[in-house]
Amino acid sequence: MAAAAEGAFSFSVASVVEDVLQQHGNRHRELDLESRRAEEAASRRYEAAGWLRKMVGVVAAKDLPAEPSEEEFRLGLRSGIILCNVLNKVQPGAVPKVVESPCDAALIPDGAALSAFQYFENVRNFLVAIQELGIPTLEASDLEQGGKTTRVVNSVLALKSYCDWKQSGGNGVWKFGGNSSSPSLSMLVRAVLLDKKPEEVPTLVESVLSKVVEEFEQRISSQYETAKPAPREMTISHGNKPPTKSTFGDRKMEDKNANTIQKERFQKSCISDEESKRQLLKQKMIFDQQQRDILDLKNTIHTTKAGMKFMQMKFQEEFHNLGLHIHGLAHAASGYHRVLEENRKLYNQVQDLKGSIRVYCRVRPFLSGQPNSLSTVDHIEDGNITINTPSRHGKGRKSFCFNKVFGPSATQAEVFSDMQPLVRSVLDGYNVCIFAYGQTGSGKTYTMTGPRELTEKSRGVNYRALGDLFIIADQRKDTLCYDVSVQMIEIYNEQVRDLLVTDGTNKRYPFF
Ligand SMILES: Nc1ncnc2c1ncn2[C@@H]1O[C@H](COP(=O)(O)OP(=O)(O)OP(=O)(O)O)[C@@H](O)[C@H]1O
Repeated sequence: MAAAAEGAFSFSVASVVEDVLQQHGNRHRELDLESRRAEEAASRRYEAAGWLRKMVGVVAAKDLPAEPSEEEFRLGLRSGIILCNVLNKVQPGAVPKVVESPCDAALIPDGAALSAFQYFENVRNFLVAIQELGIPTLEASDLEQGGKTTRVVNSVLALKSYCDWKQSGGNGVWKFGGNSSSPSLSMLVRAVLLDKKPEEVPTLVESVLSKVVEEFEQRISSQYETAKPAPREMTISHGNKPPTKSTFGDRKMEDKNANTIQKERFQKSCISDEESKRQLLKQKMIFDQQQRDILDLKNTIHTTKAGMKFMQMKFQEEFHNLGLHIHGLAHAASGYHRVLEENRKLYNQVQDLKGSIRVYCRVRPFLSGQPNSLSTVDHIEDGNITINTPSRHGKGRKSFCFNKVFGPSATQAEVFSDMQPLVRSVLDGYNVCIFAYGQTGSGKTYTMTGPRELTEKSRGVNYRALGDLFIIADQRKDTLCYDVSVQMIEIYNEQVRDLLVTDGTNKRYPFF
């Protein structure tokens, strides 16, 4: 069959949905499907009756109430008059001759038997005509007592659908789009939603849809399994309704009608299946995309983790290198201190070699008012000074040797430069003593302290030595801490006098 050749499914989405809803309904026993089914059938019957009344007018449809019971519906249509007249309006000339009631309907009570001729002719003509139009047909017995009113309703609504199609300017071949399962599907949906609150609907729909997809996939896979060995045996059917037996004429008509319905169902099923396939394909694409995204994210996390590990490793390496560097610096610093210590020792050894007692001679200049000719200094040369001395036998000379002789032009800075290395030895633990010796007015105070009006340039050895000690102590403050104290005494006539007493007393120490 064509369906098999096209690889179509032997079931429709609607049937799957119906089954799922049915199962759902079975799980929820409180649903009263029978009453829903009756309600739905009544609704469709009212729709069919309303349309027929509209088509033939209220007067002609006086035997057909707007909302008829099944019995009223059947009685209203059993003469075939309304059906034929409506059909002629939809398709002019479809029933060439409609046999009207011979007497006023008002005189005949409802349900009264009409003539067999009327009954047979009208209904038969109607059936033939709608069959030619491809409209789902009914059986003449459906209009008899105990007949299937549902089938009559279906035919009328199909005719209505055909009419609508024509009025909307329908071209080509009209295909009946109705589905006998629709009412039950619609009912099932209603029944399922009946006792649900609005907020429960999305969850319910989601659950039903996922079950539909699941069911659909199961059926597809099982269909493929069964279709493989004998694809030609695939049949297109909906429902489990077996072919019914009937008379030769009816059977032919029914076969044709059944074919038409099946074709229509098949087409609709194909469309639905195509739609489902597209949906599934789309979902699969989304799923695949999400899988790729997840994979990308995993890769990113993996890369980030690797990067973090690398950075951590680098950091540890840097930290280790820094530690080594600091260790090296500490080692160098301790080496530096050792070298510095060594330097000091060497320096002080040099001072010792120069001699622990040094004697310098300084000749002060003439004071203002003193004649230059009175100088006794003959000449000064390095560490020697020659003095002119008076004698009985004429002038004499005497030479004296010192570590160094500073002449009248020697500055305070030049004098101190020779003391400075010894002063610095004090900070390395050496004892140093510097004192001036000479007669009154020879310049001891000037050399050791400076003149009365003290300036930076004229400062003497004491100020310069203290200044130098504080500078060096400051340079070494990170490694050494020095305490500096000063004492000034005067030794005069075998008496030691403290020169820094501030309480006015003249403190004297016994000379020892
Ligand atoms: N090198 C010098 N240059 C200029 N003036 C000097 C120099 N040496 C000493 N004088 C001056 O000579 C004078 C006497 O000097 P100073 O008072 O220092 O002598 P002194 O040895 O301390 O005396 P005394 O023992 O009496 O205290 C002071 O006026 C001082 O300014």
